[in-house]
Amino acid sequence: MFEKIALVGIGLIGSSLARVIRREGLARHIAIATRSKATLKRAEELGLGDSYTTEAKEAARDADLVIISVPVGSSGEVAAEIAPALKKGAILTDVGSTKASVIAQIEPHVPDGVHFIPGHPLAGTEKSGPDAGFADLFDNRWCIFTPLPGTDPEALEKLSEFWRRCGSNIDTMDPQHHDMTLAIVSHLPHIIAYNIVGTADDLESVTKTEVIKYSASGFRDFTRLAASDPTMWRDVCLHNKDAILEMLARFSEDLASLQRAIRWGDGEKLFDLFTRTRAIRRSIIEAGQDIDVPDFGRQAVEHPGAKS
Ligand SMILES: NC(=O)C1=CN([C@@H]2O[C@H](COP(=O)(O)OP(=O)(O)OC[C@H]3O[C@@H](n4cnc5c(N)ncnc54)[C@H](O)[C@@H]3O)[C@@H](O)[C@H]2O)C=CC1
Ligand SMILES: O=C(O)C(=O)Cc1ccc(O)cc1
Repeated sequence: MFEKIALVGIGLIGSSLARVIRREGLARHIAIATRSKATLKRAEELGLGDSYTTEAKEAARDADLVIISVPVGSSGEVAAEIAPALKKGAILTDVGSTKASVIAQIEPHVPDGVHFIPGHPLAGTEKSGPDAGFADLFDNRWCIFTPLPGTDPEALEKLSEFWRRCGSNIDTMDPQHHDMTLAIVSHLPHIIAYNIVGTADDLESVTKTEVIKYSASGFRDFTRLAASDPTMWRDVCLHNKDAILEMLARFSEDLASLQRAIRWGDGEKLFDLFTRTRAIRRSIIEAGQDIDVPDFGRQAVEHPGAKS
């Protein structure tokens, strides 16, 4: 599909892309750039690309497709660095979990003639780094684009076809709607997980050993999310601040209402809520959208491509 694809950032997402690009033969040359020498060395040991550099600009030079896969707070500095090297007609995209802030950071640096199309694959795990990636990560998952007004339809179709060949289904929406939607379905669950595990860790009446020894599977599910990369999630919180604060306000109100129902023994209210939420879970399963995440973890370890 492309002569040269440049991957800037080679962690969970960048390395999964490298693996699926190779498997599907989507580029003749995969150029890998990352800031840290140790990560770059590891990417080379894993054989993820065809060329390796710590200079993002070098990787981006002559590339037909450049994919920025770094924590969202670093999007602007990466865009500024690669901008002078981008060739006319190239497609520039990203995979960031927030969109309005990423657009604000990248757009000012995009040279005329370069097609900037913001994107977000809704696929991931709690793991990070080049060892964590696997080629199947994007299989049957959504990739959302938030195109800017005036986006070239041909470039959008080419990038859509690329993601389809990576296994994904495509949707488009405006960045504000993306950020609001993701705040409730992805960002809040992580924040709640960080909070509940932090609360358990701070308890004086229950020891850390007891938390570990007796953790029920519900708590364990939270610890998986709470093990997610601190830099990535710090950046998500800081760069989707308004939407997250709005959703947290709603969440706190609803939590207070639940608290009141428990205090006053309002069993009917509790039963009604728990019945409504069970239906949501069933709809997700019926839509084929449930994912056995522990399997994801195992795949990351067992996937032969990850070590080859
Ligand atoms: N982890 C997940 O489940 C998902 C993450 N995302 C988004 O994908 C992006 C990447 O996340 P992961 O791959 O999980 O992170 P990661 O921590 O596994 O990898 C990040 C990579 O970026 C590199 N990097 C950091 N700053 C850099 C800079 N200034 N210049 C060049 N390289 C730099 C790091 O060395 C590393 O290779 C983030 O924006 C995140 O929001 C999107 C979907 C899922
Ligand atoms: O590990 C999980 O359960 C995730 O939810 C992964 C994830 C994290 C961030 C994203 O923007 C998209 C997916």
